[in-house]
Amino acid sequence: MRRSIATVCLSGTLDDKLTAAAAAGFDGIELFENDLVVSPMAPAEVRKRCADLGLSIDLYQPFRDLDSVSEGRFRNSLDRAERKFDVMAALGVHTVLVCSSVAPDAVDDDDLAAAQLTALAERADDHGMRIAYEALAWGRHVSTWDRSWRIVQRADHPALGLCLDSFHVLSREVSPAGIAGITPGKIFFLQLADAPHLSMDVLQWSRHHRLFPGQGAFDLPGFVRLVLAAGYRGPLSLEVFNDVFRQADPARTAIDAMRSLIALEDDLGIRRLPDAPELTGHAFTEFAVDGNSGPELRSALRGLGFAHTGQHRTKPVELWEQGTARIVLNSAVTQPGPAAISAFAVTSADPSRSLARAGALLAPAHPNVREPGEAELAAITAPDGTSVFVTHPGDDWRADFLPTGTAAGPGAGLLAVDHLGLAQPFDHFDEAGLFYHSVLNLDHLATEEYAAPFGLMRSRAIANPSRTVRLALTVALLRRGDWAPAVADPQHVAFTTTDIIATAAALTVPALPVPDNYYEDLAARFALTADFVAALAAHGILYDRDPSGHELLHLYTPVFGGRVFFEIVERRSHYDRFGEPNAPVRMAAQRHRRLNP
Ligand SMILES: O=C(O)c1ccc(O)c(O)c1
Ligand SMILES: [Mg+2]
Repeated sequence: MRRSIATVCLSGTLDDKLTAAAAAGFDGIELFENDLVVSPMAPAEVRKRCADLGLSIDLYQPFRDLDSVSEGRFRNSLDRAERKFDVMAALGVHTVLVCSSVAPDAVDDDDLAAAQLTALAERADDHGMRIAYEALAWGRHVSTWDRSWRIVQRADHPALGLCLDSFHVLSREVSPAGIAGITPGKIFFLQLADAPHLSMDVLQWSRHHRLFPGQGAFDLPGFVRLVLAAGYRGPLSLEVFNDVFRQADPARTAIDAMRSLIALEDDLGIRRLPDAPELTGHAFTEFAVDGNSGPELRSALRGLGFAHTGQHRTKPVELWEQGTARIVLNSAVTQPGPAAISAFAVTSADPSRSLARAGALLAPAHPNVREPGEAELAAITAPDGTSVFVTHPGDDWRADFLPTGTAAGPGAGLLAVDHLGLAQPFDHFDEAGLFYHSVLNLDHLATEEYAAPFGLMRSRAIANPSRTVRLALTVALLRRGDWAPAVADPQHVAFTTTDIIATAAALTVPALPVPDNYYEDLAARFALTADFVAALAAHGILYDRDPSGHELLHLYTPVFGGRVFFEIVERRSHYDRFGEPNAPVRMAAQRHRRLNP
């Protein structure tokens, strides 16, 4: 199907938006009136510019407060419409959007709405144009798709049909199921937007929080299936009002947008991508280190029971191991700022298929600088700039490392990587969720928000079905002023153990001190025995329990090298989260530690 994007989704001038949409591979646009009004290009020039870029103009929008109004106002609107039909002719666009009236004095009368829309449709028809009528979720009287459809049926004019917008349909309680029964040919246009579930005024929800399909909580595939069942074959067109996207680089937003449509078409079976092979685990995690952070991280790893087992043949890169957990310290990558996770590697049942899928989903390929004879490791670049390597479990990338002679011993009983905590840049949080889900098939387990010392944080748990690859994506909900540290939340690697008390006793790196107040509260919240709480407190171990009674025991280290810390977790039975309620305790303790080293 053709893919379109509304100009309102993208930042910049009309020219910026058209360039970005074309570069991302869109076939067409919905042209917002405001974008035309502020453009120095005459309508005919816009038409030519679009044609040169390979873009069609699929919809002109919108007309507001046109239906269900007094006779006098309606006359004025018809005059205005005539002028707009001339503009549309010059633009070469044939469909115009009419949103249901929001005027406080709009009349609650389907017959009046149908009569006025018919009068407009007749005028449109004279110009070879069509009217797509859309029920805004906050329309004064017409606010649901079924009512807009009743009015269109009543009007019964060939130049009048529906515009269905997934946001307006799915934000309301009226079931969308009946959409499949709409007369074929009567859905003139389809607008797609996702959104998170929010309890708020629907207009504010729509104007500020829409997301691209797959980034929110709506069932977009289910919705589009209903529209296709009604015979719709027009463009899949994104119409996303979002405060972040309005400010972000349009070239990048357009790619994110296109990725959402490709993934949606894959879900719908309209287009088949190479399917996502099962990921099987974390292979290694790489930190970029410098002269200051390198020594700090080395001593932290040693204190956690890791051994420096390998030295890269050609690069200043060290391999540290314990159990199947592998950390790579790379002094060759230059990364602005202090040490951070510069790359991570996951194992895949079929890396080349994983990478083919990533390419089909417009994931940027990471330029791999490889010396002759070195293992071939392919990577993609995640939205936050982290390189994500995808390797086969049997791949011997470790052959690139010469043994140091030190073998990995039992250490402190750390067995594997449990998860990576990746603090995300504010502008790319939603993009990252869609990226990891569509490209690597990591499911969205939950999103939580909590108040932390430096502001509200949002944390999204994602994982593969077998839970051998887990990521915690975090973001500060707002970035204002310069009081909060530049690194609001450091990145971290969490390791598993089956006996955290024994592991804690074996560590020679100090666990982050946890205040007594925390344990006092913990005992009260979970009705824990004094002995158990004392055992936790003795080692700085935090605790969480989910509603089914599954437990997490975990401890943190202080921050090393400015923006990295480690975590040790013991999951008891099927605890599936990250102990998010304890994150503010950890952040306060890390701050305390930084000020009182
Ligand atoms: O928020 C609005 O005004 C608005 C305008 C046009 C649309 O198609 C829409 O879904 C919302
Ligand atoms: Mg709309």
